Amino acid sequence: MERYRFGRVVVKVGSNVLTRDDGTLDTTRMSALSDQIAQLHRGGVEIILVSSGAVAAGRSELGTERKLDSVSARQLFSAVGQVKLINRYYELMRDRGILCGQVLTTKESFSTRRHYLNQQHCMTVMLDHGVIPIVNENDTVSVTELMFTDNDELSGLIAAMMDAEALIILSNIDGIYNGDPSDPASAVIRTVEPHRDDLSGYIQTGRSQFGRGGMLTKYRMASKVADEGIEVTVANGKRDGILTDLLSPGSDVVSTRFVPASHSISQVKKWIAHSEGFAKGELHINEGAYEALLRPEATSLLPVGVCRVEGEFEKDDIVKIVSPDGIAIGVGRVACDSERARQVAGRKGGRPLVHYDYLYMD
Ligand SMILES: Nc1ncnc2c1ncn2[C@@H]1O[C@H](COP(=O)(O)OP(=O)(O)O)[C@@H](O)[C@H]1O
Ligand SMILES: N[C@@H](CCC(=O)OP(=O)(O)O)C(=O)O
Repeated sequence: MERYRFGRVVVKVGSNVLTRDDGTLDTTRMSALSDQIAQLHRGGVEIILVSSGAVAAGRSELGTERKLDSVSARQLFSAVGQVKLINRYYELMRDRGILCGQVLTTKESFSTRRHYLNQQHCMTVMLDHGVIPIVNENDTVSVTELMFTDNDELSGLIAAMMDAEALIILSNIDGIYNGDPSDPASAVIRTVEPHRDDLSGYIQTGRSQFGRGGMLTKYRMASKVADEGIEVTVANGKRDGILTDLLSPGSDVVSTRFVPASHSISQVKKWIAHSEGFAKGELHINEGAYEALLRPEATSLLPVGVCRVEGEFEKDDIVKIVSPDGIAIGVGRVACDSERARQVAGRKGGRPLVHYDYLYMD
């Protein structure tokens, strides 16, 4: 049996990888990816697949003759396209002797700890039974502000939630280039060290034909996830054997690899780290608390360090921590509701408003 570099990996496949130039579903590519997934599965690697492509698959099926607003189009295309996509995966994997199952999710399902744990349990039980979870956003109900930025964001959340050792983001490009990818003078940046390299200046804002988020969201998410101790690689999903090559020991395939931070953070902190979008309120802190929280030692946020409380929240909700100059510098799970927080803000003594174990600083 072949040995691979990791035991549990999240693989995200972008719409562009699964779509031909004419917009139709590239079933040859899906078949090639299924071959590799089956090989890795047999080699003992647990794989969670986050697959885009529902909207693109539905659009090519239905065509775009009637004028539709963007929300209706997304709902209609994804409703049809997701069935097509998952059916195809199901058949391809079954032909290779493995079972897959569908997990459709929404941003809301990550916002409360209970829903989060339910999802985690679902995917754990699937993996325990040798079933490959194929995850996508439920585009039929996630519209406008309820949407993830894109499936790159979703895949980062899933990697953190499932305690994966690695996240592989497959796009239609070899990695992140140090300039315009169409300029022959640009080259792929092979490794990104935590807290040392800032690549945002290199990234063009344009997106590829069928993608949603673009390279900038991939880069931001990848940096954050690597900081949580998970290796992230951006690679070309259209290259033959990409997954098996990337996961083989001593792999040197062209890609951008985000070196994971050497420390790993707790599961609950990983959830909190990805929860900024679900914050129900804000705790504005004073200079003393700001300095204390930036120190490397484990420090909780005490009532005395809070000068203003914004928003209405319940105990255990997620709140943003805002610096004296108005910048959100972290997120945490708050130990009391907003009414109580307002009563105790600025007072000496008392229990922390956000305990260190539930505090994540950017
Ligand atoms: N510096 C860069 N390096 C690589 N790709 C870049 C860069 N700047 C912008 N891009 C664009 O990002 C695209 C990939 O993002 P996206 O369209 O979201 O794909 P996906 O559908 O795989 O999520 C590439 O096709 C490329 O055009
Ligand atoms: N949930 C959408 C995917 C949206 C998305 O993030 O696409 P992409 O940027 O290609 O990964 C779909 O299945 O069409």
